[in-house]
Amino acid sequence: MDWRERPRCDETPEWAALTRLAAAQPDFDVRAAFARDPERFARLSQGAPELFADWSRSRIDAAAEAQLLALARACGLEAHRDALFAGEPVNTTEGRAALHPLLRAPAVGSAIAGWPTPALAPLHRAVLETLERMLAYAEAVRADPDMTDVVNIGIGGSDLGPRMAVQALAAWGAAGPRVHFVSNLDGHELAQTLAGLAPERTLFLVVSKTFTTLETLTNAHSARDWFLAQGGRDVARHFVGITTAVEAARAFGIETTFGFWDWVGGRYSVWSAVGLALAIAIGAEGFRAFLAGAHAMDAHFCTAPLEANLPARLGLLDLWNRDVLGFGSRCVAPYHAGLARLPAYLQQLEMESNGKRVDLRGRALTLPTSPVVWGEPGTNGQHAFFQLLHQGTDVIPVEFLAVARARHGLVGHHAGLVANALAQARALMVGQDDPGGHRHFPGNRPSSFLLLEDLTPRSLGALLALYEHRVFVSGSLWGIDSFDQWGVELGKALARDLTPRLLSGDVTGLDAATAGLIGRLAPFFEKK
Ligand SMILES: O=P(O)(O)OC[C@H]1O[C@H](O)[C@H](O)[C@@H](O)[C@@H]1O
Repeated sequence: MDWRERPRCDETPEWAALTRLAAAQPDFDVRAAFARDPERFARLSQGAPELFADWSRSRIDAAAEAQLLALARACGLEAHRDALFAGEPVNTTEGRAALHPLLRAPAVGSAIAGWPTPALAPLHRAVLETLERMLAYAEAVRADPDMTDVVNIGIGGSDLGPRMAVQALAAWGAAGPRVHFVSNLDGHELAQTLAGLAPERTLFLVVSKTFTTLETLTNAHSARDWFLAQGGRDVARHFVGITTAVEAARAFGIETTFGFWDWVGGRYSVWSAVGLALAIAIGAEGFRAFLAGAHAMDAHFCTAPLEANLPARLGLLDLWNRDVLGFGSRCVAPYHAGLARLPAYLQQLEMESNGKRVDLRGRALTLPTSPVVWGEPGTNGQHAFFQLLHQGTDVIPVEFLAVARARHGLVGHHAGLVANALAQARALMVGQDDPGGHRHFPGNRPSSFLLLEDLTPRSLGALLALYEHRVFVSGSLWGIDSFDQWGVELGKALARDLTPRLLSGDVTGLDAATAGLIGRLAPFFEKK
């Protein structure tokens, strides 16, 4: 099937069959399903590179999964996946490829036979050249005793990936400089970060795909002003640019730049030079392992039959939860303090990719798309919002994530941590009877469980690639463009209009609410 001619999932007979299947068991109970089928855990779980996933506590059974796989085939998922890897312009609204897997394709020994294709060879060479240059630079920074602090200035995809990964892989970062992240336009963040730094010992990474993002340019200008005001010399040595708009970075005064390409979406860019902060934190070898883990997952996604293909099976589960069962949100609960920023990273990955209301042809969708993704690390979340997950009126699938091995030497923590993840998933499912009501847990609340043996650069790479492909799978069946983000533009344009109005107090033509608030705020912004 030509990937451009694929039907939308709700236009297929397989979709109708799927909804009939669901309608036939409106009161699906996971506990009863386990009792009926001793093989349920084995059927609804599987291994993949670097991790193991179990979704047997979801409100799904093997028959529904088989129908979902038939739906995926009817929707040309495999052709669409192959088009993604072939560098076809799958980002149709921008006329671009989405070739982030190429960023982790090894120089030799690709695990995907015949890929990268000869047609991709020039791009692959450019990727490898930049990678080598960036890793050599990262090693030089790590070896420079005078460079004690690195500040990554970027936002969205130019912040969330490296920020999350540096924190997750802190155990690998001991030998490197301290790495800080500044993203917010709120000057408090930059001011607080700069307060503890010395200009001659600080390296600023200005990361922006477009090099037009207001927050990043404002922070970069303020950082340079601070650097000069503090007596810093040699801006060229202390400011590095990572961007697809190398000329714009030069115009800012940055000499050292690392480029990437318009076919790398911001939220898919941690594998490119956008990951420089991570490479500085964990070193070249660690960064190569991070890429290798992702490549292993790419190979799995490309080659495993759909029945044993983890991104496909989880992406289809997501579609089932959202569109058949109607769950509007998913909680992500990583039981690892280092993964504290994983929910925020996944919010951009999933909600910016699949929070869409029209299909590739611009027609309004009839099915709901991306759920709201949110979460906090465990066990913290248990003491905050798990009350609602267990006893609230909404059913919210929870995705638990646990790591078998701990990297600290403290006794008495890790078994308790992992047991808590297991206990929460079990409590959600089994529930508890209480005729009095307040201590009643209805149970049958769905969850999935991802298990890593260890949190390493390689396993983190595989985990993130799993999520990327899973988001692609549901987006593919919805028939949307998972690689654009037009929905962020209107607010940016309006902010450009409102900034001078805060200073002038001019509310001409504004809606009454905005005008009313500007009336209250303008006195604080009057030009001095
Ligand atoms: O890297 P930049 O061009 O500065 O963009 C930073 C971020 O801002 C945009 O508005 C998009 O919402 C994000 O997808 C992007 O990652």
